[in-house]
Formats: sequence, structure tokens, C-alpha cells
Amino acid sequence: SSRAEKLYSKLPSPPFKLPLIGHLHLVGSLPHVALRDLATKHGPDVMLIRLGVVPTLVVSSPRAAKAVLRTYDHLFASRPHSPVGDILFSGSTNIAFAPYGDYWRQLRKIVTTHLLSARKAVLGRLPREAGRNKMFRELLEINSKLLGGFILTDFFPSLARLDMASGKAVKQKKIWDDLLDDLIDKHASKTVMDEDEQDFIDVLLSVQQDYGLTKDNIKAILMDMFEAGTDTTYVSLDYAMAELMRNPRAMTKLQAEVRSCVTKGKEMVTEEDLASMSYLKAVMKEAMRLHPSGALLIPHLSVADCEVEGYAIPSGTRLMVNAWALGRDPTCWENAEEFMPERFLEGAMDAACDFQGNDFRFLPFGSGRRICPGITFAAVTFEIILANLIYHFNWELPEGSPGVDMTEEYGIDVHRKVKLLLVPRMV
Ligand code: HEM
Repeated sequence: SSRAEKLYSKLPSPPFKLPLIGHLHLVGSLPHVALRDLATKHGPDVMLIRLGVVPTLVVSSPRAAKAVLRTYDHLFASRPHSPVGDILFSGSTNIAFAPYGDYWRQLRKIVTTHLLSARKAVLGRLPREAGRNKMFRELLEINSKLLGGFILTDFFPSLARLDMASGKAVKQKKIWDDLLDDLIDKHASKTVMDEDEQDFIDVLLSVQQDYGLTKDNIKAILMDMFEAGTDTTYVSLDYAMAELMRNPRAMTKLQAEVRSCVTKGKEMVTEEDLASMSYLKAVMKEAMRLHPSGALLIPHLSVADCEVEGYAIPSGTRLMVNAWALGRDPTCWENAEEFMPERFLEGAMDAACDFQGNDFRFLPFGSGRRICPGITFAAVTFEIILANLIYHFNWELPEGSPGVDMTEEYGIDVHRKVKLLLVPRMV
């Protein structure tokens, strides 16, 4: 509307806006980096960019992040409509894309009370038929590209039906459907079992009637869990290993801690051993500070007018919070670009910093109503896997390796482009 346009025109905004595509040409292949650089010059707290026809508020300072994710969290807790999300998640009926409202609230309740409270690993109990895991990985990778937030359909809604991404999404959805229908049917025909043996699918089926979920709803939730619960954790682990290989001093320290905290002779590190591993937890935080896999979180959408940093923001504004930029802001972190897990240890400067959304410099899981519901699950998974990798092996780069390549690639999660190739040596 012309009123909204008037308000948008008052916000700081980068120059070089083009007709139709807006600032899209400035975003490039690594949007979190490009947006940080643009923000530094044109709007360090908030700036307005036009992605195609869509006005988007980009938040890049802790103070502004606190305004949109705490003070006005309730007003920014919705999601923009995504044509690709509609196709993949049957009308965006998954948690991550559902608009703010009763349906979303109910799904959050289901996952927090039934799925993520218990210790159930999503992939651990999937059938391991040949080829299936590989197919899952490929599906997840394509999904990630489709959902990354910088695809044409999102910014030129009128083109949605013509766009390639939609075509790909339709194909993609068909493959997911076949896979999930088969899994759900197999689970539905199973006889009652021990509660401990239930996986995510069993649990969802057991509450399906209470919550009035359709099969399509269940499939959308499962895709969310696979998407959010596997790649993000895996990417964070990959970054932690990559940083440890680049920082042998930190690796040595972690090895010493892990090996001393586990009872001698024990075969695996288990959850009970983790409590005393403070350096391990610091390594996890530091890897996520430098490499939050959701670099720009998931886009939010405002549902009412409000004022941020002195600017009036109209209802219906898309919001991106640059968590990657917050974690590297040289004005709020000492040696911001360096991998220094020590900063999070007791007695150090950032000892009190957690990733529960209370410290607005550090938002790898977001904050407020849309905060990741999988934090605890992700942290335990991360710690247990990294601790076991370190407990059993010394890791080396292959002979003649030029070192670890940290080049990034953007998708719904930001990941390293080149696979990490390491040689394990039994301890
Ligand atoms: C290291 C691992 C993980 C990271 C870095 C991560 C990060 C995030 C981020 C940044 C968001 C968006 C927050 C926002 O929009 O403001 C998010 C949302 C979400 N995450 Fe995670 N996540 C991880 C693991 C998991 C796991 C293990 C699960 C579940 C199995 C999960 C489920 C979800 C769901 C369902 C949402 C959408 C929430 C909503 O829109 O209400 N995540 N996560």
C-alpha cells in the first residue's frame, strides 16, 4: 500500500536498487556475507532491502535483534508465504513454515511434549534398506536449496507457476510422498510395542487422533524433523571438526578432556559422561558462533505495525536476522574471527553466554516464539557424536593435503562446500 511504501522509504537502504529485481543482484551466492557487508555500510542495526518485489527488513545488531525477537517477538512470529513450502509441505502445514496461529501452536506442542522431550533419534530407527540413506541425503540437499530463501518464487509471487523451483518441488514432493507413505504404512501395521522402542513416526501416529492430524500433516511434520533434525546437526559437527583440525591446540585440549572424563576401559562415551565435559560444550558453542547453520534464521513475517530502532515497520514486513553477522560482530566479541572455545569457559568473558536466545549476539537457534524447538536434542546429539569421534581416534589430514577448505555454500543451511576428508588413527 502507499502508506507502507511511505514508511519503507524512511528506512536506511542500500543504493543501486534496480527496477523489478530490487537489491537481489547485490545478494550474490553467500547472502549472509553480502548482507553483513551491505549492513555495515548502509544500515548497521536495521536496513530495508528489496528482494524482487518483497520488502525485507534485515537486522544485524544485537540491540535490533532484541527488539524484533523479544520486545516485539509476538508481532514478528509469523512466516512469509512460500510457494515452494506450499508444495513440499502440503500447504506449509509443517512447523517451520506454518503462519503464527493455533495450528502452529499445536504443532509446537506436539513436537515439544511428544517428540523432542524423549530421546528418540530420527534416523536411528529408519529402515536401512540399501540406497535409502543415500536417497534421503539427496532429497535433503535438494530441499535445502529449494528452501534456502533466495529463490525466484518467493520474491516474484506472480511467477510462481512458471518457475523452475516449483517444477522441481513438485517432483521432489512426489519422491518424499512415496518414501513417507511407505514408512507410515509400515509403522501403522506394526503391533503395539514398548514405549522405549517407539520412534518419531510411532509417536505421531499414536497422537494423530487426539490432535486431529491428517496423513498430509504427519508427512509435513516428519519432513520438518528430517530436514531440521539431521542436516543442521551434521553441518555443525562438520564445522566443529574442521575448526579443530585447523586449531590443533584446541583439538589436543578436547582430546585430553574427553579421554579423562570417561571411565577407563569404557567402550563408548555415553550421555552421563557429557556433564563434566566443559571444553566440549565450549567447542560446540564456538563452532556455532562462527558457523551458525541457519545463518539468517528462517524468515519471519510481521503481523502488525510496530516501531524498531525509531522506524515504523508496517504489518506484513518480511524479517531476516543475520545470526552469522551477530556472531562475528567485532564490536561485541573479542578476536571475533578467531576460533577460541576458551571464551565460553568458566571465568572467561563470555562464560554466561548460552544459546537459549537470551544473548542477542549469539543466536544459532534463534530466539523468542520461533526459537528452534530442537535445541536440547541437537546439543546432546552433537556432544555425543563429537565426544565419541574424539575418544576413539586421533584425526589427521591425508598426506599432501593443502589443509581444510572453509569455502561455504548457501542453502537453508550454510555448509562447507568441500567434503572433509580425514584419516582416523585408533588411540
Ligand atoms: C545444530 C542443530 C540445529 C540448529 C543450528 C538449528 C537452528 C534453527 C534455527 C536458526 C531455526 C529458526 C529460528 C527462527 O526462525 O527464528 C530453527 C527452527 C526449527 N528447528 Fe532447529 N536447529 C537445529 C536442530 C534441530 C533439531 C534437532 C530439530 C528437531 C528434530 C529442529 C527443529 C526445528 C523446527 C521444527 C524449527 C521451526 C520452529 C518454528 O518455526 O516454530 N532443529 N532451528
